[in-house]
Amino acid sequence: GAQGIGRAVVQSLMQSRAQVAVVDLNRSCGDQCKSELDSEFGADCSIFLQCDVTDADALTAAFQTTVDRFGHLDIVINNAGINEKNWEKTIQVNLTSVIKGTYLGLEHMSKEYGKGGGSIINVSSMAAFLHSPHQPVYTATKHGVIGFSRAMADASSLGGYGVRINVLCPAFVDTPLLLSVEHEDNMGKFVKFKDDFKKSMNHFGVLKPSLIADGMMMLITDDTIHGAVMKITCSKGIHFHTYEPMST
Ligand SMILES: NC(=O)C1=CN([C@@H]2O[C@H](COP(=O)(O)OP(=O)(O)OC[C@H]3O[C@@H](n4cnc5c(N)ncnc54)[C@H](O)[C@@H]3O)[C@@H](O)[C@H]2O)C=CC1
Ligand SMILES: CCCCCC(=O)/C=C/C=C\C/C=C\C/C=C\CCCC(=O)O
Repeated sequence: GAQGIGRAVVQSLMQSRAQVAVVDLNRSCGDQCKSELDSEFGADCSIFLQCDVTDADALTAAFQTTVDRFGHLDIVINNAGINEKNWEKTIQVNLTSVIKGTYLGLEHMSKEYGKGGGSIINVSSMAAFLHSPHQPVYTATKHGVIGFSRAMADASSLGGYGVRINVLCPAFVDTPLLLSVEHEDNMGKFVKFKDDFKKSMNHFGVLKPSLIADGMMMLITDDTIHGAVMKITCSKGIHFHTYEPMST
């Protein structure tokens, strides 16, 4: 992502000397991000790929271009997310593309395909734990991201893929997405519940994108974390959701 949480994560990755492909639909935002990165880190360390993640062929090509440019892939972050009136589009961006991005990540990193392993982080939301009447379909997609990622993490363990798969669930973060709650174009008829959403935001507080990047870096660098669901909130900071063990 070229803005919001994605932009903060790119900054942290590049400060840690990673080479990064920034994939985003928004060309002007991507060009601005790339020019900032070039000034700070040099032109060879990043590429911007304009791509709609719901276009499966374009996403496949973006992965291939990244591997062609940097030689291999170690980390995939499926971060694109929207909340909009068109609920089917919301599912395509927030869930279907996360699944596609995970499969493409596995094709390029899994030992199953003779690759060297890696790390995939799928971005969900605290909306998966504390739902809001303001965003039913968004909430459903964020539940879906958790279920899919946890099951894929088990598949990776059992299949010996060598790829860690984790989920990151931020509470409210100060990004352009948060401004969309005010707009009927984004929210459709649920915009009338915006006061409920804003009340919740005032109650729980709003996080800075840099804290989400810190959590992301923890998931990337700690190779003992696999199949985990990280939550980031104002009251508890970075912490992990605990699940009941499955009965046998
Ligand atoms: N901001 C918040 O309060 C929270 C955000 N999240 C999640 O974090 C992720 C990032 O969100 P933010 O940075 O806040 O949003 P943002 O709107 O600031 O950034 C999202 C980026 O995704 C890009 N994008 C949207 N649709 C796309 C598509 N079809 N193809 C490619 N790129 C596309 C946008 O151009 C934008 O640059 C999302 O998955 C969101 O659901 C989770 C919890 C809280
Ligand atoms: C318009 C869409 C923007 C949506 C961004 C998003 O995903 C926000 C969701 C945030 C949270 C869901 C609702 C409430 C939970 C917030 C914090 C809980 C903290 C609990 C605690 O322990 O303090």
